[in-house]
Parts: sequence; structure tokens; C-alpha cells
Amino acid sequence: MALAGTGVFAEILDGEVYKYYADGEWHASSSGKSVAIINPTTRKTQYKVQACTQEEVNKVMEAAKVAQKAWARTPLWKRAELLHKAAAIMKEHKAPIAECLVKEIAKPAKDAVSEVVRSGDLVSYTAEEGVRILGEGKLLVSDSFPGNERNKYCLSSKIPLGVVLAIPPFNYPVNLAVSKIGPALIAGNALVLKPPTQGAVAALHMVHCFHLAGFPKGLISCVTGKGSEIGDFLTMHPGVNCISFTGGDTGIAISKKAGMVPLQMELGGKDACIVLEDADLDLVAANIVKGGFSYSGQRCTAVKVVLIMESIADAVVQKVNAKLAKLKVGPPEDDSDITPVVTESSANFIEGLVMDAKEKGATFCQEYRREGNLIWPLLLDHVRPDMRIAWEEPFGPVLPVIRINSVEEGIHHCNASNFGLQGCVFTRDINKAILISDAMETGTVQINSAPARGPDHFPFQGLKDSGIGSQGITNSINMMTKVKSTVINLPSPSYTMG
Ligand SMILES: NC(=O)C1=CN([C@@H]2O[C@H](COP(=O)(O)OP(=O)(O)OC[C@H]3O[C@@H](n4cnc5c(N)ncnc54)[C@H](OP(=O)(O)O)[C@@H]3O)[C@@H](O)[C@H]2O)C=CC1
Ligand SMILES: O=C(O)[C@H](O)COP(=O)(O)O
Repeated sequence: MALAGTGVFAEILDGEVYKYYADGEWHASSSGKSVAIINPTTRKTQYKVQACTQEEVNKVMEAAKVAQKAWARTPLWKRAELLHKAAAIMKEHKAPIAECLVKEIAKPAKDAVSEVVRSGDLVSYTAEEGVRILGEGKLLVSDSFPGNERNKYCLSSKIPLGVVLAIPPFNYPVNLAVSKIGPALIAGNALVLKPPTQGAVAALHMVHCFHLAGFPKGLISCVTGKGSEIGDFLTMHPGVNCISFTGGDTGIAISKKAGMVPLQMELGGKDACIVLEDADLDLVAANIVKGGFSYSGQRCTAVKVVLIMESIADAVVQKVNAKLAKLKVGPPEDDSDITPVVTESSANFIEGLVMDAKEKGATFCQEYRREGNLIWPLLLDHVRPDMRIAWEEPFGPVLPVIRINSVEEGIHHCNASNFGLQGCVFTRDINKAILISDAMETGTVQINSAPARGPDHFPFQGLKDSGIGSQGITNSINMMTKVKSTVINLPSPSYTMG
């Protein structure tokens, strides 16, 4: 039974097209045009969203600016209270939101529910963390700097940036939206969301939960449309005071076009898994399968290349293959492990990487199989650096194994990548693990576990082409504020004697 667009969500639907959200209300766009969202499994149109116009974006920005000023005067505890309310509503309505994730991005049914619950928890945690860290400021006294007496007291605190533009990617359209919305709002900013086209309807349902919680008009808005059509207008809009983006190379282009505003960019990755001879091989195999193939490899933090010592490679490949044979391949509704990848062009891209590896002599541990957007899990052994898959991210259920003869070789491959998101190392020797972690040029290194962004309050950042700034709840709140100081100048120095 379809739940999306029904019950409390009925008002977000206009005929068969989902509305966009502006000035505290749901609207049909004056463009009269819509964008189709193709179900990756059926490859037919599942939903439609409004193709918003530039004029509508302008109005949203104006309303956001006005609403932000009033919001910044709203006590912190009240902002937190509203966020807690939105989180509870989101969790209460997890079923329709999860249904959209299943239909729009083929997320396995259970994972879709987990994404919504995790998102509710993220919003609540953000409310609590915001109350703590934004409730504190700093007092500096002048006599610590040479030549000064204690006649100046500097009071500094964190203040909002203004209007934050949030652009999340298709693979976590709810979670990676709230990871921007929560921190922006608790810090006193207004928020404009441009959801990914695949995932837009899940995001609109999530935004309605914030609407039902009673946030002021204009403070949150959600404009839909193809990124290729309205993206530049949004990111270059003079009303935007901060851009928080998660996605692919588009982020690099945005960073070149954006004005002088803070940027938070979480981009692609080619997370390496370095396996040493003394590793627990069962643990390694379990993490390669979980890390490489969860959500069919469509995670920025997926294991995207295995760099394994030659002497243990056969044993690990055998264990991984045994586990891959047990994965359930099929539609997301059946809670399959491997589901269709998000678009046909994505499936074609993955196939291109596989065919290139085939031509250049990689060993196929399974037969390559594809039906529509559904690609069966594939481990490619004996991959060499001249193959594209050694460097490019497939964002699909295809994982290359490169056999190495020294740890240095593994580190060298990891660091030669233009990406630097996460990486992992498997060894029982913690001293070696720390040295390797320090040598890997990535934002995070996991020791004895696959890469992961969560838990959501951990710092999450990419080096090189993987991003700018750091996410995670605390870092995002800090990033979405600036520092304001007030200096009290005393007529004469004053010292407390104790
Ligand atoms: N480091 C991280 O945290 C993560 C990184 N990623 C990376 O994202 C990629 C896959 O996600 P995907 O959604 O396809 O990424 P894209 O970069 O294609 O899209 C991300 C978002 O940007 C929008 N967009 C597209 N063009 C523009 C533009 N010109 N201006 C502004 N916004 C635009 C998209 O909208 P529309 O859908 O309408 O095109 C979407 O909302 C992979 O490379 C992956 O590694 C993914 C998740 C997390
Ligand atoms: O987009 C992604 O891949 C996510 O940021 C990964 O999140 P996870 O590692 O917590 O699944």
C-alpha cells in the first residue's frame, strides 16, 4: 500500500506532481513544468516534482533573509525545542519517507527505514549539541599579549552566517539533508534546500515534518528542479551566505563559481582498504563485503580498492567470494542486499569500468551480469594501475583487488589518488596501524573496520578532491557560524587579586 503523498502528506501533492516549499506553504511552480523521477528498478516514472523558476528562487532567498533575522532573535532553547519536535514527527512518519527512498533510489527497505530513524536522531543530537556549544562564549584578557596591561576584556561568541544553501546527493537524500539543515537552524541561520532529483520526494516529505513542527514561515524552503538547470543560479545567488554541498565533481565546479562565502564540500572518494599479513582474515572479508557492497557500493565511504599483501590475497579473495555468493540480488522492496543502481547512465558508467578492466586482463571472480540497472556483485582480482577501476570510483557493486608486496606500495597507491576521503587498515599490530594511518593522506583512517561516516557526530572530512571543511554534527554547527567579538575597554588596568 502506497503511503507517500497521503495522510498528513496529502497537501504536498498537486495532482501527480509534488509541490515545492516556500514561505511556509506548498506551491506549484509557475513554470508549469515538472521533472520526472525514474524508479531505478522499474525504470519508469515514479514521481514528478516542480521545475522551479529563477523568480521563485529569488523569492525564497528574500523570504529566507527576513525570516533569518527573526530566527536569530529566537532563544536557543526554543530553536532546540522545535528541532526535537521535527525529529519526533520524522520518526513517526518513517514509513512513507522510507517508501520514497525505496522507489526513488532503490535503497533496500530496511536501510531506508534506518536512514529516516538515523536522521531523526541526528536532528535531536544537533539540538542538544547546539544548546551546549552555542551557549558558551569566550572571555579573553589583554595582558597575556606583550606590552599590554589588563585593561581590555574581549567577549566573543558564535553568531549565524545568514542563509545556508544545502545541496545533498542522491544516496542519502534525507540524512545528508538533515546533516546540513539541523546545524544551520540551531545556529540561527535560514535554510534553502535543493534536494537531488533522485531522492527529491523523500526530501520533500522530510521537509514537511519540519513544517508540521511549526518552524516560522520562510525560514526553511525547498526548491526542486534539475541541478544542471537551477544549480548555478542557486550557488551563485547573492542571497546565499554559505554552501553546504555533498556530491561528486559538481562540487569542484561550484567551489570555483561561488562567491566569498564559506563552503562545506563533501565530495567523492576512492577509499582504500590496506590488508597486512597479520590481519584477522575473517574480519577482513566481512568488512570488504560490508564496506564494498552495502547499498550496492553507492556510498562515498564504500571500500573502493583493496590493497592486499600477496601472501594472504588468495585466502581473502576466497572468503570474500564465498560471502558474495550469499548476497541477495534483486528489488529493494524485498530488502535485497544488492539493488539496481540509481540510473541507467550510472550502470553504463560502471559497465565501462568493468569492460576496461576486462580488456586489460583483470581476473573476474564472478561472471559479469547486468539486467537493466541491476548489476550483480563483482570482485575483480589482479587489477593493475593501468586500469581505470584502480583510480575511478564506480559507485556500484564492483570492487577491484590490487595485490601488493609491501605496505609502502599500498600507501603509495592510496596517496597517488586525487581523492582523500577515508581509508582503512587491517592488522593486529596497533603500532603499525598508527604509522600507516599517519602516512595515508585521507581525512579519516579506520583501524580494523571498513570506512564509514557514522556515527553522525564524528568528524567527517575529505582531503584533496574529496572536500573542503569538516562535517559531523559539532563541526557543522561551528562551520555554520562566525565569531563576533565585543571588547570592553577599561579606563585603567584592573587585576583581580584572588
Ligand atoms: N563525501 C561525501 O560525503 C559524499 C560524496 N558523494 C559523492 O557524490 C557522487 C554521487 O552523488 P550524486 O548525487 O550523483 O552527485 P552529483 O554531484 O551529481 O549531485 C549532487 C547534488 O548536486 C546537484 N547538482 C547538480 N548539478 C548542480 C549544479 N550545477 N549546481 C548545484 N547543484 C548541482 C544535484 O542535483 P540533481 O540531482 O538535480 O542533478 C544533487 O543534488 C559520488 O561521486 C560520491 O562519491 C556522495 C555521497 C556522500
Ligand atoms: O554518502 C555517503 O556515502 C555517506 O556519507 C556515507 O555514510 P555512512 O558511511 O555512514 O554510510
